[in-house]
Amino acid sequence: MNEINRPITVVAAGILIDSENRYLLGQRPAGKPYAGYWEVPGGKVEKGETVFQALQRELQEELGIAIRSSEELTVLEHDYPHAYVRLYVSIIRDWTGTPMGCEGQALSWELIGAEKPSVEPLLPAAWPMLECLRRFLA
Ligand SMILES: Nc1nc2c([nH]c(=O)n2[C@H]2C[C@H](O)[C@@H](COP(=O)(O)OP(=O)(O)OP(=O)(O)O)O2)c(=O)[nH]1
Repeated sequence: MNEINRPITVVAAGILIDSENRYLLGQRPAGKPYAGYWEVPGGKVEKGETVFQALQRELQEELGIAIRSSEELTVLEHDYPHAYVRLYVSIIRDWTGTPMGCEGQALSWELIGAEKPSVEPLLPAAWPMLECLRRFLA
C-alpha cells in the first residue's frame, strides 16, 4: 500500500532499442484501460515472477520476440484513476525474432533524439520514461 492506501500494481516495461538506435512504442488494444494510447511494451508482473520473467512473458505475448537480457533503467510511480502503478523500466537490446503486433496493436519505431514521438497520445507515465531514456543515453 502507499500513502493514499491504494494497492500497488507492479508493472514491467521494456524499451526495445534496435541497431539504428530507435525505440519501440505500441498502441494499447481495445478493451484495456487507456485503449488507443501509445505505451512502452510490457505489462503487469504476476505473483512469483521477477521483473525480467514478466518482461520475457509479456514481450513474447505482445510482440512475439524472445528477449535474452535487459538493463534496469528506472522505477517510476503513477497514480491513475483505475490503479496506482509502479513501473520497473528496462532497456532491451538483445532479442530474437522481429517485433510484431501479436494482439492486433499498431507499433511504431521512434527516433531517440526526436523532441517527441511521432504518434500520440502517450500514456501519462510513458513521458518520464522517455525523458529518463534520453538522459541515460546522452
Ligand atoms: N506496458 C506499459 N504500461 C504502462 C506504461 N505506462 C503506464 O502508465 N502503464 C500502466 C498502464 C496499466 O495500468 C499498467 C500496465 O498494465 P496492462 O494493462 O498493460 O498490463 P497487462 O497486459 O498485464 O494487463 P491485463 O490485460 O493482463 O490485465 O501500467 C507503459 O509505458 N507501458
